[in-house]
Amino acid sequence: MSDDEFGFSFEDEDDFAAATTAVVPSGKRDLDHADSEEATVSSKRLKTGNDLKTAPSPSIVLANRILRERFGLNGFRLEQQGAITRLIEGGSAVVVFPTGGGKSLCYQVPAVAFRYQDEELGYRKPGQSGLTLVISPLIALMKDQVDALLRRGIKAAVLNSSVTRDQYLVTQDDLRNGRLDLIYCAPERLNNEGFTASLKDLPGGIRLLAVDEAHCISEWGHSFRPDYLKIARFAEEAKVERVVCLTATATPKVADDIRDAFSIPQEGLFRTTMYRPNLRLLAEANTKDTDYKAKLFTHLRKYPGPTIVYVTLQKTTETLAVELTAKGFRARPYHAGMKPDIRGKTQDDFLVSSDMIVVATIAFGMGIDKPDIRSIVHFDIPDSIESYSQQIGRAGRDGKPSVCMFYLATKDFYLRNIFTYGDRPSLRSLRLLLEDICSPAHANLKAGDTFTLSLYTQSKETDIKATILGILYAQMELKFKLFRAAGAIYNNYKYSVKDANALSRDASPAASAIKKAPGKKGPKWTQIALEELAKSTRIPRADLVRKLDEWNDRGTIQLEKQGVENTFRLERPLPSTPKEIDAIIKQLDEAMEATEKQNIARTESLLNLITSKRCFSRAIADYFGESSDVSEVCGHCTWCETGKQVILPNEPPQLPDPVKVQKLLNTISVRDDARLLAKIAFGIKSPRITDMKLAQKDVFESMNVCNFQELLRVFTKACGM
Ligand SMILES: Nc1ncnc2c1ncn2[C@@H]1O[C@H](COP(=O)(O)OP(=O)(O)OP(=O)(O)O)[C@@H](O)[C@H]1O
Repeated sequence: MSDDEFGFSFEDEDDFAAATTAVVPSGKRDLDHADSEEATVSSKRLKTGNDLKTAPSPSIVLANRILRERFGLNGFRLEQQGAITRLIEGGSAVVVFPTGGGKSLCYQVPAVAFRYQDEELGYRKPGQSGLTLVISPLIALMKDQVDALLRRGIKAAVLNSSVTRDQYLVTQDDLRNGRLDLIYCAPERLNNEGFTASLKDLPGGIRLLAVDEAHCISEWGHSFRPDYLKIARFAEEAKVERVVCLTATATPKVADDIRDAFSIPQEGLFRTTMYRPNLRLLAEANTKDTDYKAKLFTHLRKYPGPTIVYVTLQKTTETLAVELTAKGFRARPYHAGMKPDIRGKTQDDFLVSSDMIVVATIAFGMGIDKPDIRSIVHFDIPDSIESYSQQIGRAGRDGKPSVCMFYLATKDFYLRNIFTYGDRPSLRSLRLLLEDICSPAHANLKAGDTFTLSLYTQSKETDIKATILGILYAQMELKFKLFRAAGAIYNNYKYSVKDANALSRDASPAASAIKKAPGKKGPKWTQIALEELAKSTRIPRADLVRKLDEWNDRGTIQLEKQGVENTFRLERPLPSTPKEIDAIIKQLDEAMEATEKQNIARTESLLNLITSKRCFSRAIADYFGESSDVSEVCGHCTWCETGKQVILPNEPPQLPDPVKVQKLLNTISVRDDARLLAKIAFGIKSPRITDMKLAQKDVFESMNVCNFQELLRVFTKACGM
């Protein structure tokens, strides 16, 4: 099972009645403010203690007491208290605080409060306190949070594929016996039937569901993740008492989507401004002839100190870091394709450095809480205003002056389009997908039956990127209610021994079975047929997997897993007539087209923001519906400082050159997919292009300064479509 293989998922939602549990029955307990006992618990949004004319409510008192006693902090920040007391009182909330604004406490304090209420006020019987389930996509950060909670004596655990068998068993036992206050997992876990079933049966139930990075639930958000839509369905089915959705960025529309998904009323929204008066927001446009690297070097010399330079492509992080180093800067690359230990070292070095420059893709930044980052440079255009604001928000957390520079160039848009147009599958791809799912082999399956597919193979065969396949599956699951994801398993395992002594010492039944397993042994790798081994030894497959994972974690072996197979449980028989199948293809294509348009519009909004005649800070505040937090002009952006508009040079796309079009048609014989040909001309890779080694041909990327839609038109005609 894996948290990070094919993430798919989602939608649906509902109205789980916000718990009716009144929090603190009066007269029952001895909190430190005697006068608070008479206070009325308001169901309305609470103001901070300072704003209240009357005595603080019991839940405010309890929240503050937990903050002091368990977290060692003196007072709440921003809107923390309002959100926390609302949750303690049984309401649900959406929390939009900037990065580092203290969102975690918004679920950690209530999680502890429930047990206080039960133990001190006899609110519930021992073992019936239920727990707080935290869903977060950031597996690495979960572990840090859990360790910090355990140090404070708060019972928390992580459940993901990285835990060892022993930890897993302890956590399961703790869960069953109501010993945990918080449990963390990734959204993909909700695709695992066994896991969701165990959560639905918890003693005391789920008191609070905390959804981190909640903007991922919105198709309007900049990083929509289909698995997020399944969370709302789960919340309803598991009868979760209340929910808190947390995010650092949400436009009013995204916040509405989140509220709708979980039926959270407007007064449950707690938002604080992202506006940071210590950030200077600068922007400059470059023409295609500008020596923009020289400009970057000059800028970095002028503004020394810890800096992040954001670029779009992984390879640019490496080439630019080399060039910066050659110029005497202390620079390192960072992207998701690098080895975890190298990435970790770069991050650790950066955290303690006073002069380091990290040239990074968007992968760098999540969870980096370095107060003295002095400068953020956008060397390429980010995909949206949300990404831009989140990234500049990493500068100057210490409140000291910091500079954010945005370099704008036409070339950036071609680069962005590679992602946007690359994501949309062709009609041919959608048809192949539906034909595979609704194949004759599945024709006799009834509701409740399962079928298994390899999405990895399907991605290659249908020419649909894995991430997009995830979104399509989620739509078929939630919009068309065809089936539900029931789990994923790896079929092929191989390992290479790194510590033979440790391996020979392990005499557990699973270890012995694996060591004795018949399998292909090469000089380095031993292959294991796990399914057969489980059958022949009668040791559950999950035990064998956990043993291999445990050895891998401990460095006893190096493990490689391949061949993920995904299982789906049917909600109804699959469509079988061409008419039904065509209708689904049409709707999926329309949804993909809408996403494509939306992504283009999102980048354009950012371009408009930077190039319009107005204050950047004010424009950002308007975008996020926070206008009242920023005065008319900030006084420290390019517009405010110079009064001059940043103008993107007029470098329009070229028309497709007929000679180049003909050359591409002569080189590539594919005629069943015009979009594929347009992708080759533009320089966009896809599973089929990789498989057919078409990216190595000289026609690949030969028309990368053309308009993609224009290329599509030309090749559609050439294919006679
Ligand atoms: N009321 C408070 N008083 C003092 N420190 C606080 C308070 N609330 C949070 N913090 C501290 O602020 C830091 C950031 O908090 P946290 O990690 O919860 O932020 P976040 O909003 O979740 O950020 P991110 O968006 O990066 O996940 C932590 O070190 C936390 O202990």
